[in-house]
Amino acid sequence: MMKNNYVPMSTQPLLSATGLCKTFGGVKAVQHAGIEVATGSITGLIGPNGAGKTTFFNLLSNFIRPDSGQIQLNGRDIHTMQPHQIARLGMVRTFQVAKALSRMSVMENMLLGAKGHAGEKIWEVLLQPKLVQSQQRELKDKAMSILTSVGLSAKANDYAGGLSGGQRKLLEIGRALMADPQLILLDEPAAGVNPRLIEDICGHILKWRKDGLTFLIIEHNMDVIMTLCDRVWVLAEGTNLVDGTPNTVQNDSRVIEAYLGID
Ligand SMILES: Nc1ncnc2c1ncn2[C@@H]1O[C@H](COP(=O)(O)OP(=O)(O)OP(=O)(O)O)[C@@H](O)[C@H]1O
Repeated sequence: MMKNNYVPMSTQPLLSATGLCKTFGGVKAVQHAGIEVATGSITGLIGPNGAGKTTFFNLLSNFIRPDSGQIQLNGRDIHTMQPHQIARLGMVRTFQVAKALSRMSVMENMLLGAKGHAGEKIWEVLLQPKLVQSQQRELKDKAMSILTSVGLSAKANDYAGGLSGGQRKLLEIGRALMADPQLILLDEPAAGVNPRLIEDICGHILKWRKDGLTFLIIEHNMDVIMTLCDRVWVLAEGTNLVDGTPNTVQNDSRVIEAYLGID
């Protein structure tokens, strides 16, 4: 696998959250949890099943509202913003290629990831058809260049549902890249992916980071965490357990105990 050559670029975290809480009925899914994601880093979020990782991700991207807590992106409070406003500020998350999207082509999936382009509103299509056409062409070119970079250009017109697990993951990330993000939240990029393609995906993530992107990644595959991450945050029972380098975290007795105790 490729080597991780992380050089921190700034001391202020790109994304930070403190005191996040979320209760579902009687279940305290996330309790006073926080995180810091440094600019230019690949940061991991791990924890046993049911630790609250997905809920925490949903809170960070505001797909669900926290009961309490603060989230800042580039020093700006975002916990009251809508996901599309947060995307405009540079933070996007990946979404699985759901059933409805499987029946669309790979290219159509990519175009869904583009933000704020002309042609989204009917009056733009009627009043500025040339502008809409030229922007659509630019978006298609951009989508094709991303697809080419991940080896999916030949699949552009195929149904997304026909892609393998790993190709779907690449499409998910490609779709996120269409929004020109600064930070991408990746939910389990290696889940359901064959080992050769996992290596491929890791290589792409390291390359995109080299190009200036920052990543926050939930992942159960520890090899992927060890290969990619500069810093890892561990959640257990909805709260922060430990954070540090992948090596420190992997050898921490509290982490081992949390995994053995719950799994
Ligand atoms: N919408 C919901 N309604 C009720 N309980 C929920 C809801 N979402 C999550 N939970 C509960 O909150 C806790 C944390 O779940 P969450 O899915 O965030 O954990 P996770 O760490 O992502 O787990 P996994 O690794 O298995 O995906 C679990 O007990 C879960 O059952």
